Amino acid sequence: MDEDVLTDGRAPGPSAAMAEHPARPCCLGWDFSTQQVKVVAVDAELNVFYEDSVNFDRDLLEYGTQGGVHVHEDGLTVTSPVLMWVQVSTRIPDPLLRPGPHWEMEVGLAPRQHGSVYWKTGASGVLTSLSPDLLLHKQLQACFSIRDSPVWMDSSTTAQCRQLEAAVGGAQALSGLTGSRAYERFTGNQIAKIYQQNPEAYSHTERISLVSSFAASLFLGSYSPIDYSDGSGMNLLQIQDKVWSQVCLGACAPHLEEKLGSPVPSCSVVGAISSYYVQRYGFSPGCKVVAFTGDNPASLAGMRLEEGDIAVSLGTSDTLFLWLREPMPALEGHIFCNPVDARHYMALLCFKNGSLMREKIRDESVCCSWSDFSEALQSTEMGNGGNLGFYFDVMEITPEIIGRHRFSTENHQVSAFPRAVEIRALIEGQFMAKRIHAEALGYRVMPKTKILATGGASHNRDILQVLADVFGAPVYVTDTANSACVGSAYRAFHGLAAGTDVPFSELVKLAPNPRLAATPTAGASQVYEALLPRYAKLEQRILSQIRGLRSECLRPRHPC
Ligand SMILES: Nc1ncnc2c1ncn2[C@@H]1O[C@H](COP(=O)(O)OP(=O)(O)O)[C@@H](O)[C@H]1O
Ligand SMILES: O=C(CO)[C@@H](O)[C@H](O)COP(=O)(O)O
Repeated sequence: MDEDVLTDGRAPGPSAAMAEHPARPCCLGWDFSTQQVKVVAVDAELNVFYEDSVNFDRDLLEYGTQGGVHVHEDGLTVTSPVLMWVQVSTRIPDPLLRPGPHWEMEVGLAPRQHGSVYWKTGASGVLTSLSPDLLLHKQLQACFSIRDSPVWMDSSTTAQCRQLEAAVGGAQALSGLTGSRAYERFTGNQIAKIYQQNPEAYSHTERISLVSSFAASLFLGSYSPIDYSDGSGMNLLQIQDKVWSQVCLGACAPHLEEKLGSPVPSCSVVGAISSYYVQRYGFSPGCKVVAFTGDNPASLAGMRLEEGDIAVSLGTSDTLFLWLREPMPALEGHIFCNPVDARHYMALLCFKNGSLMREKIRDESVCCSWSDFSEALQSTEMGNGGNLGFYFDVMEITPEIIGRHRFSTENHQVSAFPRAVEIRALIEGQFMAKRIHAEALGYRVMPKTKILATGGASHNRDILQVLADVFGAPVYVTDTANSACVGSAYRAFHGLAAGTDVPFSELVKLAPNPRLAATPTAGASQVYEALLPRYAKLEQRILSQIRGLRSECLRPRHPC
């Protein structure tokens, strides 16, 4: 993107462009993901005619992030500067700003989930009276009571999780109510920590947004409500009734309901674009903003997931999600309200050690080259000669394991593997874990199963081949790996059609079909049917070792 135009320059006002060209409808989809912001523009025929991205570490050096975040000294607290997100929200694709066809735009956006933003008392007044002559992040710099927003990678709220579960009658009871047992990154627990550790900042907070509703608020020029789907990642929303749970709110912090506002259906139009974007960047005043949601719900929309399919997103985190009719909340995984059909749900599993772990093993084994990484996968056999590995440099979410654990064919723990074996052990292990944990949620691979892959690593055909082999099912990709972005644009079209009863699937039926990227290799099912139970047993072995160590540490006179 052209920085001058995007950050400081002025776009032509709407009137000049409108006079010369008839309006052409389009939807902008954004993804504020962990490491970058991506944007796509989609026309009425659902063609993506513009795609771009800004990388936080590389393009916004002044914030000093690594992988888009700051990891604090305790190794558990992980935040991102809120002003970095404000700054990036004014990076509008420049073809849309230059004189030419006048785009009648709607906006949809999908950020990483669970992050929260704390608006200081009085911020609402600033937001509603922004001057188009000044930069947005300069005008909003005093508007946040917490400047470093906790993000999904944070795992510092274990104490608050236990308190919340105790308040509602246990982990299963909380899961039945909100779709998930208490998870450290879920927003209710993050809010509870802020209230407990920084009560003054909490009391000076007039509104708490998710990153999705925060970004929507920037485009609206007023506070946007939280949508049901992203709201399901907070441990606060009753996913069946779609209202805040009073017992959960009460267990987290006082006056929380008024700070959160009421949640809304994901396809709601939340208002018209703010005059700031109209006057400064030339958006049409008729441009509407559809409720923003999280990146995973948006990916479900972008991939046009159907019942029976399984989606695997290989981004910073690896996630796996399914369309569900009946929610069956359990002690592992999450149930969210479905972003495109209010009667249904989606199940999600999140694996924290995704792309960053693959990058580490790549850098250690093959000097930073994805093509050498691929060559290692090609040069090794399915099943890796019986060698299995677990690679969790940061505390994993599914399951809660940390460390690297390698096993020989005889299940003996070994300290290292040859380079190519290491790479295959990592990728096979990551996909075996996904299959095992999806099956624990009740998912079964059927003859008609399609795997839809997205995210940065879905560019790598050799990684997708291992995915197809481990699951014994074909893998499909879309032309853009940015399914969250495209999904937010599709959702914007859906939001506009809401009220007309057009189902989402009907609305996106013209979108390009996913392409077949890998089919299972002959003999794969025999290999992995033998390996999967071994992997599951070794996972249990590591978990009990870790639990044993933890209880040792808790015993008096045994400091660890
Ligand atoms: N050819 C490739 N093979 C494997 N991984 C890749 C390849 N290209 C990019 N990636 C991975 O994609 C990741 C970014 O994925 P992306 O979905 O854009 O992330 P996010 O949306 O979470 O910011 C990078 O961290 C990188 O490791
Ligand atoms: O925590 C979760 C889902 O529960 C993560 O999937 C985040 O939403 C991060 O997204 P990416 O930046 O990895 O796309």
